Amino acid sequence: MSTTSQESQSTAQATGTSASNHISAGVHAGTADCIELRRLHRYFGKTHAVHDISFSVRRGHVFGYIGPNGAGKTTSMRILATLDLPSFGDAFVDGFSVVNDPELVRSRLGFMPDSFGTYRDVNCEEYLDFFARAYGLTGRDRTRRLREVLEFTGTVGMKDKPIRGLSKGMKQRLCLGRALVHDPAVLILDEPAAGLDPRARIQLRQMIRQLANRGKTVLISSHILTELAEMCDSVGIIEQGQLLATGSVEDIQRQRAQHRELTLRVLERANDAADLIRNHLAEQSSKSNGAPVENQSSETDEQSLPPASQVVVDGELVRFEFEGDVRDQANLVAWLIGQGFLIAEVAAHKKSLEDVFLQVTEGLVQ
Ligand SMILES: Nc1ncnc2c1ncn2[C@@H]1O[C@H](COP(=O)(O)OP(=O)(O)OP(=O)(O)O)[C@@H](O)[C@H]1O
Repeated sequence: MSTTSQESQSTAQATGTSASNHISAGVHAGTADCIELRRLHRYFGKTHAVHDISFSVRRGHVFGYIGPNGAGKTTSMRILATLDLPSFGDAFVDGFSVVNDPELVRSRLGFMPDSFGTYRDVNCEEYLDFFARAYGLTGRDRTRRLREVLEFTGTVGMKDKPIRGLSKGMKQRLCLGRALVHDPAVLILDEPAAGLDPRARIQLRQMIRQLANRGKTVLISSHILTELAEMCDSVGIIEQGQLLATGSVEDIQRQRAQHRELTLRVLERANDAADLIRNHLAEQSSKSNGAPVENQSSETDEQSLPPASQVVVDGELVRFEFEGDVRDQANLVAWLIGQGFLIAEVAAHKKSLEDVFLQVTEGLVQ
């Protein structure tokens, strides 16, 4: 079997190689949190690839690790997979430290890197067999496990096919099979959906949910929040090495999307209505900040207010972001009508997940 030196090193590191390191499938140390990052830091010179990140993932949950290019996802995942060491802090897999017990971590963890190694001259079965042996599986156990993995990943029909002839989707399935071959408790999947067509993405989602239902804990990264939203129990949004938000997608959406965008169609004097709304929102904002309105100039008001209070007029349409629930919204409209404005239409838009993601991150790169 020909391998690149990097792959060989990764294989050795990721598997713990020797048969004596093989721990029986799915052994759990019994901690409720199967993955934990504790004040993790990783610096490359001046680049803070990972800066003080802490979060944990409960056993059997799927955690989505989401961030733009260069956010620090791969760096954190490589540390979890014991392919790199933290500058400070620690991370735990099934209760074991990546710093102090890397071999115990490797036996409990399957890692799917974001790029597939160059194993051109082997077929799928040989590829999985190589990893099964590296994890210390022998005899009937190995044969059974290979069959299970080929069946689960839907690659039985491809087992004799050389890897160089596989489509991207099939390669991803095989790579997932490689991560599963020793039946680990934890799976770390670095952008497994990248480059897949829509059907393959759906199938991958289904496989990941099935794995979680079988008790596996999964950490999966992506650039795209919507891609992970459906399959994840919770997510973490990372940018420039820092964790900006964590929780269930609904929680993050609720926290961040309280600002709904309102569009009012005001017949006549739309600019006057906009001024009134601007003042009203400034007053609300000052009340919640505890500062008296009269001490602020209108220019300062505009600049110091959060973007939620920017009011835009477009002909009869007055558009602004509004913090409040539907009752507050109804009260605002009633109040404007009370001020003599003719409100012909009201439209409210809740922020989409993509909007929330853009609101949380700033698109910064380092
Ligand atoms: N070995 C390294 N040496 C120097 N800098 C590195 C190294 N590995 C990563 N970095 C830097 O650390 C930062 C985080 O990179 P990382 O690959 O973890 O991000 P990512 O979120 O996985 O990005 P992508 O989605 O593009 O894969 C980047 O600025 C990157 O250039």
